[in-house]
Amino acid sequence: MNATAEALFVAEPYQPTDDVVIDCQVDKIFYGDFLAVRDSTVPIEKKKITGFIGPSGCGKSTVLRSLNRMNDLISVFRFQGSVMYHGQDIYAKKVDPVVVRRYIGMVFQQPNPFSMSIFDNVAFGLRLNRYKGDIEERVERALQRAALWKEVKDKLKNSGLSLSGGQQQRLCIARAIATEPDVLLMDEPCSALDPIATRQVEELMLELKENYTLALVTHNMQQATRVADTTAFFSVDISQGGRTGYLVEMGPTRQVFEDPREQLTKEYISGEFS
Ligand SMILES: Nc1ncnc2c1ncn2[C@@H]1O[C@H](COP(=O)(O)OP(=O)(O)OP(=O)(O)O)[C@@H](O)[C@H]1O
Repeated sequence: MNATAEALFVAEPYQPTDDVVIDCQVDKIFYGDFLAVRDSTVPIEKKKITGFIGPSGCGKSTVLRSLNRMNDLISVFRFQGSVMYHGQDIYAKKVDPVVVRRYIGMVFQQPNPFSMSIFDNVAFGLRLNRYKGDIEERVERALQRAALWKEVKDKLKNSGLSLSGGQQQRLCIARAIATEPDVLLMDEPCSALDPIATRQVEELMLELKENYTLALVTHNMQQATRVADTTAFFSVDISQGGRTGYLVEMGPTRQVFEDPREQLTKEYISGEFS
């Protein structure tokens, strides 16, 4: 693709086959004057795993974090476009981002349990939301769903920090699902884990999609092929002198990996650039 063609490139819109929970239309995302991402339409389908792949700096995390207004915490962040969650614009003036994050939870790259007991870690969001029901029951259910209950049920008072890296990440997942969100955003959740813990978290993702809608940023293309139903491939446009991320193509994971529509996707998947 020559520079002019690349500058004009906008991906063919992906036609979702299932209900769309989050319909994300990025026109432009800025950090200060820096145009970080442009022209990307990313529908997130119900009870599926949508994987975001692409080279470093192409805006995967920026787009993911835009889906629950996590980037609002960055003062220079500016979003132009719309993110419709079940038809409601989460960037509308009247919308409270804290409430958005109650429905659209997040799991980060580094397991980040709070310095408190395993139980209190999971109960944290429930208490924050002044949950009036049976907290013990909800904590147990979240730990069960995060496939951690058997390993921790006899040491719930121990510090969350006493767990292994893989257990800590599953604890963070339990914390994220305790408040029963609808969508879980995962930003490279396995990058700090060893292969065994990675496998456990991947299996967990596949179980979780029975109840939740997931979006996953991953650097690991094998991981995308193992877990993602749909894959969005982003790249970096350097034709205007900057480094602006954009969606190159999105589709069913198999099609994107085995029969990509775009040459750039082909080259990335075959390892010709990273
Ligand atoms: N807080 C910030 N302030 C300024 N620029 C930022 C900020 N966060 C990200 N960026 C820039 O936005 C662009 C996209 O970054 P982002 O982290 O979304 O990319 P990524 O594809 O997730 O990268 P990686 O795979 O390396 O994590 C990059 O050029 C990055 O330097």
